Amino acid sequence: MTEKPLTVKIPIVMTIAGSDSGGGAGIAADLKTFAALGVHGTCAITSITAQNTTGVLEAFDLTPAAVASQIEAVCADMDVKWAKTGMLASSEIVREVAKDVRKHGLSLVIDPVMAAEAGGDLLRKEAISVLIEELLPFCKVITPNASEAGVLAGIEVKTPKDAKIAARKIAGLGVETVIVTGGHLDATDLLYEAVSDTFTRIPGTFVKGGTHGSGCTYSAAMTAFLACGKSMEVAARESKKFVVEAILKSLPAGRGVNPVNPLGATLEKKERYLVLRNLKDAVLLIEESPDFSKLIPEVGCNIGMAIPGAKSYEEVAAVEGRIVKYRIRAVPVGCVEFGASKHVSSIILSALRQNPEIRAAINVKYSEKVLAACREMKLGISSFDRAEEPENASTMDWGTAEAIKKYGSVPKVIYDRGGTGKEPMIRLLGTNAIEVAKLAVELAEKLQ
Ligand SMILES: Nc1ncnc2c1ncn2[C@@H]1O[C@H](COP(=O)(O)OP(=O)(O)OP(=O)(O)O)[C@@H](O)[C@H]1O
Ligand SMILES: Cc1ncc(CO)c(N)n1
Repeated sequence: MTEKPLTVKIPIVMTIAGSDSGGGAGIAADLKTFAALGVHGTCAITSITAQNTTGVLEAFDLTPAAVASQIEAVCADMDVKWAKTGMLASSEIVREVAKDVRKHGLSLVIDPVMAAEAGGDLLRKEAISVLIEELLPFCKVITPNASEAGVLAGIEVKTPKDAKIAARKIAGLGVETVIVTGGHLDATDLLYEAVSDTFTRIPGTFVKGGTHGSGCTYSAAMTAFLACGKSMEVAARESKKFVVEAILKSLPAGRGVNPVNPLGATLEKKERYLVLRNLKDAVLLIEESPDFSKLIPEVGCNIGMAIPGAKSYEEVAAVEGRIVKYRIRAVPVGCVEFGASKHVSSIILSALRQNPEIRAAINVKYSEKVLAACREMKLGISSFDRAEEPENASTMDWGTAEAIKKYGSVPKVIYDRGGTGKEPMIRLLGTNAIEVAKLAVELAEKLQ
């Protein structure tokens, strides 16, 4: 019997939503979320908005035929099971989408988008009843925020108790699962499953960051997780976690509400991986050098590297337990890990505040001979004096900043001659760990 080749199928999902020219909400947020969660995202655009972080300036709705044609093109070719809707703009588009969803048997998540966070209507008032009567009965999940839930349920939603009443009322319109999102309440989402008449709180606390596109990102994440076969409750918990990270990773973009950054956490993971790989190779260079052990100070040595834009020591990787001298070799005590050295990370964080390109450092033994070799290699050198250190300052943070200030930019070498009970030290700085390791190995060879 010939075996069929194993093919891994990626879930294909669709967003039926508007375009935000500012790149924060609508299909931009949806497609970024799909990409981050490893599903293949397709789209049918309903309306093109001229929008930025301060609001919606204009909207150009597509014809229902144009929306239908996009859905048809995708569904005729690809196996789409789950889809979401966002901005639907008009009664005509809502009606068309209801028809297409039934035709293609799509399991639907509805984000009943009515207005942009920064202002601007995204669904005409007269389309609300069409949404309720013609689309809601064909959807599996709906994710209204407090004010959308209020409009759909015909009550005011100001408290978590109101959200419960509204969720039951919306389910009564023919929806299996209602999630009232808490971005405008207490940051806790309320999941209501009609079949079992159960409420599940998906708790959260308010985090600081841009929230333009948070509802789109949340409902797109729900669609992706459900397409991957997660249960409703797991999908809701994971989507909440995902949107919180996207808010935390938001970046300044315009003068208004900053857009969420659904790919921020994925990109950070990539950077962390690249840093660990670079650092591992750097440590290998040090281990293999027959000369490096001469540069190891009494307190041991460490080498570190930060991810771009690092702000805390947990974002700087170094060798756990330092690199020590064993017989004539340099030996790393542990593995390379983030948060492994407060000492080296203080040097790096202080340097990258002055120059974001400088992300790596190593500390080596101080001697006049080593310093002379640095001079011979024509490396830029600066220093600080521990005796001048202000009270309550972090030595590495202050000393590095002081040496940089004296030099006018970040030098390759920063040294200090020590103090009472403090070993003198030389630090080599550079853009990455391999670069500083090579510099250190070259320096060690010069000492021969
Ligand atoms: N500041 C915040 N801190 C933590 N979670 C938040 C915050 N803002 C929104 N969320 C979460 O984001 C998700 C989307 O909810 P939200 O109520 O903001 O939707 P929305 O109002 O439709 O969004 P949009 O801004 O796109 O219109 C929910 O899971 C909600 O709990
Ligand atoms: C196109 C579009 N869809 C949804 C929203 C809601 O955030 C928005 N601001 N713009």
